[in-house]
Amino acid sequence: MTAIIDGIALARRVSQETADTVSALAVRLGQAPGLAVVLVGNDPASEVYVGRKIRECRKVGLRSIEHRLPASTREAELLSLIADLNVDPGVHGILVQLPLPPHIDAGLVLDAIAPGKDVDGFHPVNVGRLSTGTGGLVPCTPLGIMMLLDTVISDYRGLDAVVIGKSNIVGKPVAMLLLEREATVTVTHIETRGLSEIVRKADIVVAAAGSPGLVKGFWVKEGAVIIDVGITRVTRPDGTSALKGDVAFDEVQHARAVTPVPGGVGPMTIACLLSNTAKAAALSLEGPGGRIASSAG
Ligand SMILES: Nc1nc2c(c(=O)[nH]1)N[C@@H](CN(C=O)c1ccc(C(=O)N[C@@H](CCC(=O)O)C(=O)O)cc1)CN2
Repeated sequence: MTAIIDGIALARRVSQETADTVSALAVRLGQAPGLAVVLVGNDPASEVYVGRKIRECRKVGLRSIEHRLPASTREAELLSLIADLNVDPGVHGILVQLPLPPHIDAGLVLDAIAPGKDVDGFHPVNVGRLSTGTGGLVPCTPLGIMMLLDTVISDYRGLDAVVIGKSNIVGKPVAMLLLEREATVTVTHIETRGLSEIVRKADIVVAAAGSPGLVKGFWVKEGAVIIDVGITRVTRPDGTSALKGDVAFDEVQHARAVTPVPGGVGPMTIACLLSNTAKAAALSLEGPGGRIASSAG
């Protein structure tokens, strides 16, 4: 019988722990830790995610500072806002919702965030820390994936893991985290030859290709643990729509455990954003000698 790994329940537990940390930090900081949430433009999905992030901040006692900017915002204006937030002592975390409008260089913007406030973990300093196993802020979705895996796996040593997808946000960082646990990791992508044979050998499958139903039942080894990161809105033949993951969920009854879509990885992304904000606030108390540099560059 395949276990369904419940991301909603785990996210609730993680957020409860964050709420406890936040109330202790508020005493030490003299105010609740603050997360600046920057949304440029009006992408409907981003509006939903940002709304949810702000609501969840409130629930755990974090202050959220919203910056909603029009789609016409110039790159220089956005960089100037980031520079202000970097030096604002009331801001402990900065989140710039992606995607940004096409005229703005997202890489430039993410690199401008002070690494110590980079609660998304996308800054090269944090990427470097992750790849060298020296701390830093870890991207939220990969962090959430590891917590989901930890509910069913206690020892990763020697396990074969396959990651499908090579994005900077999910594929590459989750591969680093699995390597850190001493799994044997193969990073693949949509162009990988013989993908089904590679997946068939894996004890752990992290599917983050953004290709609905890509991973078929016969690709999956008996007893494998599957994390489905894909969330694609598809239209059914009757015209209604539904969210579909990268894994053909109904075909993997022989897996040991699988995350559902929705209700798996997605809720953990937001829970880990809150816990990263608490972590950034705690690091700020260590002063400039803390492990993550407080300035960008
Ligand atoms: N700055 C960032 N931008 C984006 C990130 C990110 O981590 N940082 N990730 C995604 C969007 N995202 C958070 O921002 C996100 C996506 C999905 C979910 C989620 O809870 N999904 C639900 C289903 C959602 C629905 O019903 O529509 C689920 O999987 O159960 C949360 C956050 C891109 N941008």
